[in-house]
Amino acid sequence: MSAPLLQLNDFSVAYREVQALHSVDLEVRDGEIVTVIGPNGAGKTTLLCAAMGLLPSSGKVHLSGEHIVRPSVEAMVARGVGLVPERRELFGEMSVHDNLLLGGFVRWRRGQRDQKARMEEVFDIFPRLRERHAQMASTLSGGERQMLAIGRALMARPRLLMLDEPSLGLAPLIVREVLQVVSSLRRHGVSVLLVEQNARAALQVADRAYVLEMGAVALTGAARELLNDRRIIDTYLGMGNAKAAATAV
Ligand SMILES: Nc1ncnc2c1ncn2[C@@H]1O[C@H](COP(=O)(O)OP(=O)(O)OP(=O)(O)O)[C@@H](O)[C@H]1O
Repeated sequence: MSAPLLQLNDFSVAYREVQALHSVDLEVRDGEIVTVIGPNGAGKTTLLCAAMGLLPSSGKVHLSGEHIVRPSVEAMVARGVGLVPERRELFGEMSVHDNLLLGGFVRWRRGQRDQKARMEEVFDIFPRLRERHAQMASTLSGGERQMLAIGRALMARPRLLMLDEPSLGLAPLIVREVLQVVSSLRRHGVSVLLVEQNARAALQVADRAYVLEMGAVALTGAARELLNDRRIIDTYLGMGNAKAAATAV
């Protein structure tokens, strides 16, 4: 079997005296949608930021079997990893088109034709962005902004996309729409590491899941199985029963 796309071993992060992640082992294989769920403050955002090289960490990071000795944003981007942060961080006074172009900046050497082709692919994934290509990002709806943030990250042609709470602040129907697109990304050769507070929605689109509690992996397994796990139902899925939880998005 080939090496996982992303493999974290004994991965730990501290903010001065606060130990935010304790010896996490996690992997994402080619073509997988993997979700990390857990309560507020469990360390989910920290995990993504540190895996992206935005925060210092200890432990081992491998990408497709290559040991990344000192993870940095440059090293991760160069190896095909992208991050869509929780705040989306769009340029509000720029159009959808120009926000997308900025996302393709890391590939600028390949020229305009490559950018155009890539933008067409993003528009095929998010037809709404094609319709709104000339509109200012600040005037988009919440769901459209999230699509633009993901689309912008896709412009760099990542192999692995890390998404921090894409459902944040969105109405349930829009969450469904956005996560459906996320789950379709594997058809475009993109694997996903998805951090979510919306455990039910995340487990419905993911292949596998990790439950993070107080900075450590409390449970891991196939997403379908976790949807039916009594501890997950009681703690993260609210009232609904297992059958309702297992209904596909
Ligand atoms: N810059 C920082 N300085 C000190 N402590 C921090 C910092 N950022 C996060 N923490 C702490 O690290 C722990 C993990 O935070 P993190 O934001 O990663 O959790 P989370 O699971 O993403 O939470 P949420 O779902 O609320 O976004 C928390 O105890 C938090 O208070």
